[in-house]
Amino acid sequence: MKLKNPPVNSLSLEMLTELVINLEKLENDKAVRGLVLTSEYPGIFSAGLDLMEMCGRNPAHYAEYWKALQEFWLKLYQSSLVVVAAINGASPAGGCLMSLICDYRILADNPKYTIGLNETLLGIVAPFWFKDTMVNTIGHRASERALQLGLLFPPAEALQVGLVDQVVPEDKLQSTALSVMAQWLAIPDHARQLTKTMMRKPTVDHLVKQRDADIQNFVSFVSRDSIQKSLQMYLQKLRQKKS
Ligand SMILES: CCCCCCCC/C=C\C=C\CC(=O)SCCNC(=O)CCNC(=O)[C@H](O)C(C)(C)COP(=O)(O)OP(=O)(O)OC[C@H]1O[C@@H](n2cnc3c(N)ncnc32)[C@H](O)[C@@H]1OP(=O)(O)O
Repeated sequence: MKLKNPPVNSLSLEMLTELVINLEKLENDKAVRGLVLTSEYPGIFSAGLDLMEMCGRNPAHYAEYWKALQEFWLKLYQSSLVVVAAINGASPAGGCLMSLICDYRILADNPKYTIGLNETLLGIVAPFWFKDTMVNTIGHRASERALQLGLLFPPAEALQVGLVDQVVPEDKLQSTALSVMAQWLAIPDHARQLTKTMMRKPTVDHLVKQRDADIQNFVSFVSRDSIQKSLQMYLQKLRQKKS
């Protein structure tokens, strides 16, 4: 599956909705057992959540957006398919989250392709289920440091901390993804799927139990004037970068 939402594959409401629909279609297709997730635009895997969905909108929109994000996370994290992320570009914040919920992550070796949950740099806080996903991958201490500092790791460091499973030359990314997929598909589906469910259930239950409260938290947090100002300033900085 190629992510295709120009210019930076931000996770807009429309993109999240389409991703869920496409995942459902693939899961219902008996001929499909695995999925390689990559970007149509080498250089950018995904810029994460769409900042335009979080700026200057009304509370009902924020709630709808957050619900769609939760839906996408729940769908992909619990997917019966083998999901391999072939990360061919920068992967900040929600982009990192998306790769963390796959089963295996391969990052192309390019110093510009940084990955991490950098929310604090924007003056926002990674929600508990982003944090849980990261802790499940790299452990508590490394997550605490990465989350507080909003670290974006270049490939060698991402590998060292365990944020990705493999770093390969850019021209080997797709072939490596396919050989990793073959290895995972050699395992009987039912045993692998039940194991995945068992490993992920506590994290899923944590979000499911608090879904509504989490939406309310997000809406009131993002509606604050101070947060709106931080986000606006961050967007402006991104735009000024060009000039
Ligand atoms: C108390 C507890 C309460 C709990 C409440 C929870 C609250 C948590 C809330 C939110 C969590 C959010 C997680 C996120 O994912 S936030 C998004 C974070 N993303 C980023 O920081 C990435 C920003 N983008 C970049 O760093 C770069 O754009 C990059 C992806 C590296 C690509 O660089 P480059 O190729 O140079 O492209 P440009 O920077 O020039 O960007 C091109 C245009 O795209 C716009 N853009 C970029 N990123 C986003 C984005 N995430 N959303 C929307 N738009 C984006 C950028 O402004 C350029 O636009 P324009 O052409 O109009 O200038």
